Amino acid sequence: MKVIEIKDLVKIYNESEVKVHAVNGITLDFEQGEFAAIVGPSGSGKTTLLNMIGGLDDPTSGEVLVDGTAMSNLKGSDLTDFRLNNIGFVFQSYNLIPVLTAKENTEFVMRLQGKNSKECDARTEELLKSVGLGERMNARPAKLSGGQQQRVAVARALASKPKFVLADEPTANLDSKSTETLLDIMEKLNREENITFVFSTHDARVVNKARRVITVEDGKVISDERKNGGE
Ligand SMILES: Nc1ncnc2c1ncn2[C@@H]1O[C@H](COP(=O)(O)OP(=O)(O)OP(=O)(O)O)[C@@H](O)[C@H]1O
Repeated sequence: MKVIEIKDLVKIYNESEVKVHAVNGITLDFEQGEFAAIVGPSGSGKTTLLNMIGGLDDPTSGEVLVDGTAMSNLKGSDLTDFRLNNIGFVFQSYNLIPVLTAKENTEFVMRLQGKNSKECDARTEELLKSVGLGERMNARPAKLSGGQQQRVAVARALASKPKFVLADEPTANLDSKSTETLLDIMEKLNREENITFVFSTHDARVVNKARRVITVEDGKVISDERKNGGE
């Protein structure tokens, strides 16, 4: 089943005198359960592409369908609700809310979805345990290492049971050990819960774990390789 369909996607930035074709005609599909990396040099359009897949940025032309729904047909609170219910985000800089504990950060989206306390408690506990933070549920981000904060961010991205998770350079600020732990956790969640992960990365360790590697350059896909054991 196709979770994401990207059709001839274009993003042109007009902010200076020179037009920048950040994404220049990308067509791609992602199936349920993929573990895919988008790689490419700095400025090649990876973040712009992920932001459009996630409905955080509007394309200049082309379209993104999530589970058959065209994101461009959704506006305002409909788009926000659609994102909340279907897409989990993990950012390079963790983006946790400093005054909230690991548990509160993880359940934040579930609260926005109107889930009750019992459901929130059960899901956040399960997720924080699965990312190895069962003992740190009441710690605030400042008391956690970068790797631990990113694991909370992964738990948060999954709390709402999204169709897929988009991770923009999730290991950029992590040391080797934390990177390895985070990758093992994402891979386990991918295999056990069949959650689709699409990440952008410069990190060779992440590329090695990915079962599909899409290379972009100058806003275009220049190669799309599936490894053995991949989809
Ligand atoms: N808001 C913006 N306004 C104008 N130009 C932008 C904007 N965002 C990105 N760009 C330009 O679009 C191109 C693609 O940028 P993007 O951030 O998507 O690349 P990237 O592959 O994610 O880079 P990196 O690996 O360094 O994060 C670059 O030339 C960048 O300067």
